[in-house]
Amino acid sequence: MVTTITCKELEKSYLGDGVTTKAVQNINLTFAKGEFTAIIGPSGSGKSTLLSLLGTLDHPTAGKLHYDGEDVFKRSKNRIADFRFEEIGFIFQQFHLLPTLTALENILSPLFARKVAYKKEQRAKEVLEQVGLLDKMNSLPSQLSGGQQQRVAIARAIVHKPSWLLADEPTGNLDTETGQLIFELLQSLNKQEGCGILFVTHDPLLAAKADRVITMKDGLVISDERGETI
Ligand SMILES: Nc1ncnc2c1ncn2[C@@H]1O[C@H](COP(=O)(O)OP(=O)(O)OP(=O)(O)O)[C@@H](O)[C@H]1O
Repeated sequence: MVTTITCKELEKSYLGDGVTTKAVQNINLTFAKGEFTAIIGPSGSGKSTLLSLLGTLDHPTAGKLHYDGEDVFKRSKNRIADFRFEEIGFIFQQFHLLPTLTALENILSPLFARKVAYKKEQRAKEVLEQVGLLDKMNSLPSQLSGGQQQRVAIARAIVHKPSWLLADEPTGNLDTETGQLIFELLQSLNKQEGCGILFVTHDPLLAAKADRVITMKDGLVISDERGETI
């Protein structure tokens, strides 16, 4: 179980039309499991890129990412994928549920072809209950509201018992009240399961409720609010 994620001089740049864009640069951060961190900043400031790098969905162009002191990107591609499965759950703004699968089947989907120590269907029902949607287990995504779809997506993100939840604008497609409820659900998962949460948002009011607020601008971290300003 990974308890600390550290990045050192992390950088991701893109080359297009002969011009290099540094989506993120000079990122030096440490995250402790159990902490609820919000990442905030204007559009294009690098929040999603940083989250993808921290979650190993994307490779940096420079710098290092350490999980409990181990250089993650030194592992083989398959081992990185296994490690991601064991440690991380992802939640996205667009939910990304499979439209032809029921809520229960969507939640079971990450476990497909994986050997786990628990009964898969029982576990899927347990997380559906945790997000308050056991009665909707046979519903298709199209039969659910936006907030309910995001709850299913959260259940899918936690079904494999990850240590970390990485959420990219999970409330971005929801009205304020529903967004607040989703935020509270993530807060309770943080408290009950001890999941480290990295929460990208545009909403300063939601961000202010996190334990820690990291602000990005032009690919740089410009403040890290737990006291110190960088
Ligand atoms: N695949 C890509 N190819 C080229 N440039 C990219 C790519 N992905 C991101 N960028 C650039 O990197 C910068 C950071 O993008 P990123 O999506 O991380 O920002 P963001 O803060 O998450 O924005 P938003 O709040 O709008 O989602 C932007 O200038 C963007 O155009």
